[in-house]
Amino acid sequence: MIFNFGSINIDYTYRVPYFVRPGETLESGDYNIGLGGKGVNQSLAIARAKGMVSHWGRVSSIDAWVTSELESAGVGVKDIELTPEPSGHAIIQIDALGENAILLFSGANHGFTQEKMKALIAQTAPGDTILIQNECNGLDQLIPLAVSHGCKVIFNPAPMTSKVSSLPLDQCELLFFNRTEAAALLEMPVESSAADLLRRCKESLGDVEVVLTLGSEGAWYQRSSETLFQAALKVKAIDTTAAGDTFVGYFLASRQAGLEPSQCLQRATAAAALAVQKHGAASSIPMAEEVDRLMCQQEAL
Ligand SMILES: OC[C@H]1O[C@H](O)[C@H](O)[C@@H]1O
Repeated sequence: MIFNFGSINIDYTYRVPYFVRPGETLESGDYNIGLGGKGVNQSLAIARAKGMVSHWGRVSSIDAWVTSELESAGVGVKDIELTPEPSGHAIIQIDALGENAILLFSGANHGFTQEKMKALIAQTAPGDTILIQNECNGLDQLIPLAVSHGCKVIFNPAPMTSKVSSLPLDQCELLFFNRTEAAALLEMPVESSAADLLRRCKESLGDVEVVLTLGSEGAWYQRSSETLFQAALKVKAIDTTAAGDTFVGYFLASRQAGLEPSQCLQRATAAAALAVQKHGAASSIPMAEEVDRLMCQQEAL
């Protein structure tokens, strides 16, 4: 079981010709309201990949439908708290190239108390896996608590903020970064090569496993002296929202099923390629059968 301490957002997505500029009023001809949040997207991706996941989160009681939707997708929901505060939400612009720009309101995602975090960790057993992104509060308390309880911490520091560098990252088992996140954390230029970013990761984080995702280029995996690369599939992206979350969820479900890192990379890459061809966040995450079909087609090429 993966315990995912993760955000729950309501996403308001607007398609625009380009991202709105300072002082400008820009009209969008198309919008959609859907389920999102890096936490929820990753829980759904794990469940759709046939992994076992329980979500730890907070959402407004007005949005209680979220728990039913997660439960029917196979995500454990007993530790989702319904709150009087408003839900987290995101205003997402999707431009003509399918890229996104996201404005985030944390809402209930930032209401975790120390007592609540202790109670969540108390129900785990040593060796359990805890997945974390950077959209909930209290990570400076949760990560040390989880580590001292003997849990394996998997961290996707997205979105990257200045507080991430003060977290005990070297105590995590596995980190997922994209290029921007890795460069910010390692204080390197964003144009740095993957090789340089990975070398610096090893210097500052020792033997922590790292997955570096590079969007349409592909993804790297590094563990001690082992380094693997998986090229991305060539597809036409219409909406990249949640592609990274899909990648993380599929990678982790595959790892939970005992696949080798190279196979986890392959499956996660195929899932992300499908996600970018659909609109939305949670709604764009493919089912395992679609991913398996695409992988068979790729093998046949
Ligand atoms: O990674 C995509 C997610 O980022 C923001 O958290 C949005 O809610 C969106 O669903």
